[in-house]
Amino acid sequence: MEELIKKIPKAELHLHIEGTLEPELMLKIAKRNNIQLPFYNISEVKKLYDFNNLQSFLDIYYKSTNVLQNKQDFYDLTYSYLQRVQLDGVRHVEIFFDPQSHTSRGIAFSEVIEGIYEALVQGKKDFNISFFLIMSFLRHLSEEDALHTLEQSLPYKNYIKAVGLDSSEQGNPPSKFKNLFQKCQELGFLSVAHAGEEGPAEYIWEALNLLGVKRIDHGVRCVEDKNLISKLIESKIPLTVCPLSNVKLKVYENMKSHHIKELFDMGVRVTINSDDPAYFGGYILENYNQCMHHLGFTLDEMRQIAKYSIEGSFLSDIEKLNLIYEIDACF
Ligand SMILES: Nc1ncnc2[nH]cnc12
Ligand SMILES: [Zn+2]
Repeated sequence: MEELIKKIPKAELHLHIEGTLEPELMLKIAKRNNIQLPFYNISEVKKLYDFNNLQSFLDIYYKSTNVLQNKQDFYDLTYSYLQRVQLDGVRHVEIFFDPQSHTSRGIAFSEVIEGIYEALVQGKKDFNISFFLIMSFLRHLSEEDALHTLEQSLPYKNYIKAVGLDSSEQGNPPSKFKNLFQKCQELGFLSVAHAGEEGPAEYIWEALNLLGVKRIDHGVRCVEDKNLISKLIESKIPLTVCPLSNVKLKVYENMKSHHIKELFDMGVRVTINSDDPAYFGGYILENYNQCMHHLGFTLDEMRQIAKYSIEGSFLSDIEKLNLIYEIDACF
């Protein structure tokens, strides 16, 4: 069964490139950049990956990110991710990057984006994986800080398809970034936002109504609001769900209690993604496999979820049609 799921062409729509930093690569990059880390080997690093909630993860994630210093580091990080997920049947990726977590430590915006972009271009040639970049703003920082980052990004506007919103959700509602997203829309960026991961269903409404997002990242707390579920079904707004992430960050106690299958059965366009796979115990295929094992999805339902991932992507209609044709023909 797992071999068949692997064969299904799929898109990954919720992936933080900084969250693909495997301990092996972290140690290698730290060494070449002469950075002293408070641990020496991989098992010591992995012991730290026992999280209570989103914030306890973010504290470690931002610290690990500090090893990334120059264009080559961002290139290696991105290329390694593509090399890994070609094995999972991934054919298209829409990748988040968090410029503020780098520029705030004095790394030039150009080093970050050029490294990531050049690896994506090479990955497209080497692995036949198409891509878009999503510039994500850190919601624990101010709107003003995000507006400054937007200014810095403008020389690279053609590299960026959409903008997003991530980091500590509770207490940082989408409404805090209304002006920013208005400006991004005027500039021609599409938008998405993390909402309803730890935050309430109300934040999902705000992301839809105030930020004009095309997808909701996570969104699982929509289960608390029947009207919202109807809205998501009618508007065909996809949720980019990350099941292993939700369990690791204690949004759910275990995979069996996850709501993704109920949402799917109701007709919500759920997709399956990995979020920060180096920290959460699995890449996209592992997320598909665990949903199948623990939640009783059939193979055809998995195929439907892969179709949602293509339909919910920012690819053109003809590109979507071609991939959906391949999904129908894959076995
Ligand atoms: N799961 C997540 N939620 C919010 N911000 C993030 N940044 C990286 N992973 C995240
Ligand atoms: Zn995320």
